[in-house]
Amino acid sequence: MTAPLKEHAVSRTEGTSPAVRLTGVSKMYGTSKGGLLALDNVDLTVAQGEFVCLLGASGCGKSTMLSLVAGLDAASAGTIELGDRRVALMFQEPALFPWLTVSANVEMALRAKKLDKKERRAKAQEFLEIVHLGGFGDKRPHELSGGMRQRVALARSLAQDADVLLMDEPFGALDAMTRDLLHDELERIWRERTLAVLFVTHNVREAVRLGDRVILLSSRPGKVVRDFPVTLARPRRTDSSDVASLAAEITGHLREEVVRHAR
Ligand SMILES: Nc1ncnc2c1ncn2[C@@H]1O[C@H](COP(=O)(O)OP(=O)(O)OP(=O)(O)O)[C@@H](O)[C@H]1O
Repeated sequence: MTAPLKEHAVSRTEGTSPAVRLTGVSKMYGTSKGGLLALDNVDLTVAQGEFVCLLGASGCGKSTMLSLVAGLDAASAGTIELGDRRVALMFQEPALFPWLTVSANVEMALRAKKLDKKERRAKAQEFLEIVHLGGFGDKRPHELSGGMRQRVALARSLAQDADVLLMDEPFGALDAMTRDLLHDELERIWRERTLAVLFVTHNVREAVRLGDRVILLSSRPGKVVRDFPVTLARPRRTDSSDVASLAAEITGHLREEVVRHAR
């Protein structure tokens, strides 16, 4: 059963916690007759400083949810509250401008600020150092590895002064070793900057490695069906037995969702 679609509202009112709150959010693509219901009455709260991973079958509406929170698209119903927080979105592809240097790519995110060119360059350098690319500002993206390009994309997101990082399978195209290093980097930055992170992945171990909570969405239309708290001590290792064991339990539930949809 799907909820009747209500009036949509996005609120950016002042406030402290939570960083992101979705209440009764539905998304219909197209008209209700010939349309496709991607999300159905989703309730989800992410506290500032919390790392929340989103899992679900392909096409269940994970990317849709991120684009609604980012304000790239409007919900058909429900409310999305961000307080006064700034949001940055990162994708699987780093989407860098190939003709610009690494530093200039990060500087693009600083253009809205009242900084002169020299100050922008210095700020970009600071963000590149945070992601351990301090010596690569003058390179072009094609001169970097895939993992380094994703680090540049992360530096660019941080340069937007984001309080909330929305990450859509950001490490999905990387090899396991690089992904592992980037997990460490991201975890460090998340802690140091007290970010709220909403992280979409298909990799259950990655979700358990990183998340304070793992949210399982139903197959389309996406609804929150399970909310797994991850209380394992940090830092965690993707190949550790406790991560593997919780990942196996979550995978069982994910499989049920996928099978249910395939019937
Ligand atoms: N702009 C759009 N117009 C119409 N339908 C769309 C649009 N964007 C997404 N959809 C549909 O909405 C559903 C949810 O898509 P979405 O990309 O959010 O799922 P997802 O869970 O991120 O998928 P995946 O895990 O495969 O990336 C899919 O059926 C998709 O085809």
